[in-house]
Amino acid sequence: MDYLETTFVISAHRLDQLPTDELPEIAFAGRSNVGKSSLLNTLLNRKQLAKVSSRPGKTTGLNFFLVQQSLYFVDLPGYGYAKVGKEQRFSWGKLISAYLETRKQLAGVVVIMDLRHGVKQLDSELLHWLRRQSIPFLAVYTKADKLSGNERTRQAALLDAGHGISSADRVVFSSVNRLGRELLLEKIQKLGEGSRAS
Ligand SMILES: Nc1nc2c(ncn2[C@@H]2O[C@H](COP(=O)(O)OP(=O)(O)OP(=O)(O)O)[C@@H](O)[C@H]2O)c(=O)[nH]1
Ligand SMILES: [Mg+2]
Repeated sequence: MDYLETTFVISAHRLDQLPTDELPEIAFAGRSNVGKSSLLNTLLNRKQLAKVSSRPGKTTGLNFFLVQQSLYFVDLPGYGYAKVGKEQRFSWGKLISAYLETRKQLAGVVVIMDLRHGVKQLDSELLHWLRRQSIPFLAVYTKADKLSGNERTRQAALLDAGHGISSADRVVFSSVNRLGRELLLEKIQKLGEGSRAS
C-alpha cells in the first residue's frame, strides 16, 4: 500500500467540532515529541501533512486526516511535556481523555513510544486505562534508526515485558528509514475493521 489518498479535515479543540460522518477513527497517542506526527507522514507518504517539530508541544488540537475516504487518522497532542503552561496541559488532557472515553467511532489507538527509552509512567497509565476501557490498541516503538539491530531487539523486549505487550501486538518503527511501515499499515487496517461503531 504505497499511496494513500488523504485530506486534512480539521484541527479540533472542542468535541463539538469533530466530524459527524461516523467513519471509524484510529488515534495516534504518545508522549510529546515521540514522533507521532512524523509517523503519520511516513504512513501516508506525505512530507509535512502533519506538522513536525524538534520542539515538543507542536500538535495542539485533535488533527483529523481522512484516509481513502474510508477512515480517519487522528493525530493527538502529546502528553508529558512540562513546559507548556499548566492550564494548557490540563485542557489538552481533558480534551484527549474526553475524546478517547466517549468517541463511539474510535476503532483503536496506536500508542507510540521511543524504542530507546525504558518504561515511562505516562505510557503505562495510558495502556492500563485503554485496557480498562476495552479500547483496542497497538504499540509502536519508534526512532529505531537510532539503535543497532542488537539494541533494537533488547530494547523492544524490555518494553514488551514492562508493558505486558506481546510481540505480535507491536511494531518496531522508524520514520527516518521507514522500518515497519508495511507491517504497521497491515495492523492498523485490522484495527479499523474491528470498529466499535460497526
Ligand atoms: N531519528 C528519528 N527522529 C524522529 C523519528 N520520528 C520523529 N523524529 C524526530 O522527532 C522530533 C519530533 O517529531 P514529531 O513527529 O513532531 O513528534 P510528535 O510526537 O508529533 O510531537 P508533539 O506534536 O509535539 O507531541 C522531530 O525532530 C522529528 O524529526 C524517527 O523515527 N527517527
Ligand atoms: Mg505532533
